[in-house]
Amino acid sequence: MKKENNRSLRKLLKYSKKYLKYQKTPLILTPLLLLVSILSPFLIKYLIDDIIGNHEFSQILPFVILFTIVILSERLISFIVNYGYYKSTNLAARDEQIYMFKKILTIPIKEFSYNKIGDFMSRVLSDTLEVSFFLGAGISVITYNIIQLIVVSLVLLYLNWQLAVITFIMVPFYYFSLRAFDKNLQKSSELERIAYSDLTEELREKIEGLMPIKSFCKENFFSKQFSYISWIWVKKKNRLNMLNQSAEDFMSFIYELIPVLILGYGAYLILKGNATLGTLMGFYAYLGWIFTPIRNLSSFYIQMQRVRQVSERIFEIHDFPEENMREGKSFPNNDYPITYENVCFKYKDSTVLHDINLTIGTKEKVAIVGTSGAGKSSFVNLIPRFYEPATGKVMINGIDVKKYNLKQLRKNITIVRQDDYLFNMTVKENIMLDDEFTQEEFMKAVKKAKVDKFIGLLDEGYDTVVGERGSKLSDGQRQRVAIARALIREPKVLILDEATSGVDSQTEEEIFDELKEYEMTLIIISHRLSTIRKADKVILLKDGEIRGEGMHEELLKNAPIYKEIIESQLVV
Ligand SMILES: Nc1ncnc2c1ncn2[C@@H]1O[C@H](COP(=O)(O)OP(=O)(O)OP(=O)(O)O)[C@@H](O)[C@H]1O
Repeated sequence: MKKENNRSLRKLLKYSKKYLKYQKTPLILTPLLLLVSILSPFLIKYLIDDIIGNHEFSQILPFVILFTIVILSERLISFIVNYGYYKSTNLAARDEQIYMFKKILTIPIKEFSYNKIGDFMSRVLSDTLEVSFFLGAGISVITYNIIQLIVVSLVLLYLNWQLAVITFIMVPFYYFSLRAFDKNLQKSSELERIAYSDLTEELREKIEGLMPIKSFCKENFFSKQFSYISWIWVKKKNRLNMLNQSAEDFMSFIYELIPVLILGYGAYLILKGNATLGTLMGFYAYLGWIFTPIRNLSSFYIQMQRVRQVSERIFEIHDFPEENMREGKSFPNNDYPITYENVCFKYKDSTVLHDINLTIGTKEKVAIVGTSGAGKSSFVNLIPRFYEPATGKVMINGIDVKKYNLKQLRKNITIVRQDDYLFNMTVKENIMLDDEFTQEEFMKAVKKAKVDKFIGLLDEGYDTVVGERGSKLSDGQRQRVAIARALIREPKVLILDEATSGVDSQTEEEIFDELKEYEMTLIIISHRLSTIRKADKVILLKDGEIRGEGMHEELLKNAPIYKEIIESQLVV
């Protein structure tokens, strides 16, 4: 366990080097700060032993001016140094958040089935903040404090070695007390993190599920759930704070005890004639300086346990597998038949698709029909590699889809889903998604997707902001915008996964008539007979197996299950 802890701290330390670039100013100024801070005990000693001791009235004013300049310089440099560290901490947090966001965009979709989205959010937003000080200032602050500790120890030894020895004897108490708190702090910190991430996930899920909560008047039920999970977090957080505070107060006790011992022993030395009052006062004034780095280092040490755990959570995101978008074959220009060869697929343990063998020809119009949960969406998700088959291959033009450049594959194969996501931007921005299209291309896409049929109803037409997830549009309107977004890019293969379920039958028919004009392979998952009838081929899926393939009429005649599904499920 200890070895593992050290390993993750070393990893974090190594990683934090990347943020040294933000710490240049404080790094340059800290030696100066150290130098200025050393002057004060000598000035006090000089005041008591030389000015007061020798009745040098004329030296009092220069002394006051000099001391003021020293203190002022110290504060000024300290301000620049500390602000520099805050700045580098914030910049490190920002960089880390951007890095993690970009990383999340490269993680394969399947990973999101096994991990909670709220947990991702809490890692990006709060965990980065917790480690940001360590990343943005950690190495420099630790180094500075260690150097300060050494310098101050030398000065104390120089002032009076006996008093210095008493001070040094107390230092191990600090260390061992910290060790005593360490184990509990680690455990408590881990439990608090888990509880907080559960709370974030709970909040995200319930806000997203606001509609069913309101429709079934379940506000109280879900508020109770939220308050229960929030209560669990508060309990963990209270315990963590209690341990943190006990650690801090115990340290403070030792911190406050030492000056008492020093004053007592110092008085003894003066009375014995082994020290001057100036030395004792200088020593006393400077004593705080040895505890500043010790306190800093010890509170850093306590924080490090937290930082270590949080950084592990951050590194877990860093270490997630990435989709390789750069390498691979170009997508074929003319022939791109899709072939499934002995394809089996499972999400985790349960197999969803069994031994699928099938070819969809270039520019063929295919309808996929099946009962709910038959595996239709899973089937099409394999083509642009949102998921990978457990066994067998999905091929395009005889080449495994894994061999194609993923970016090209996804640009050429587009899936539009029933609940495709619209961003909180205008209708036009949702369609363009920052790509360059001419006004004609834009108008063609919105016309073919029948967005033009309803756009006049919106206050600002194509410049209407659609709200979060497109909440200001109806289901059918949202779906048509999503179809336009796909059509404008003219993919070679267009997959509509119940993408027109919210559109009325007549508009749906019109959309499909328009789609026929495009030179593309069309795969449609639909429950509408009017659509299915128009397909060149119908594929019947049941319980993850292909139970029939052919023209609608053929299947009606030859496949009794097909007839059953058509009669029981389909909308005419
Ligand atoms: N992300 C997932 N993780 C685990 N299991 C999943 C996931 N998505 C779907 N499944 C399971 O896989 C099976 C097939 O689901 P799929 O969505 O492919 O069916 P479908 O035919 O498209 O259904 P529907 O017509 O209801 O949309 C279902 O039993 C479902 O529970």
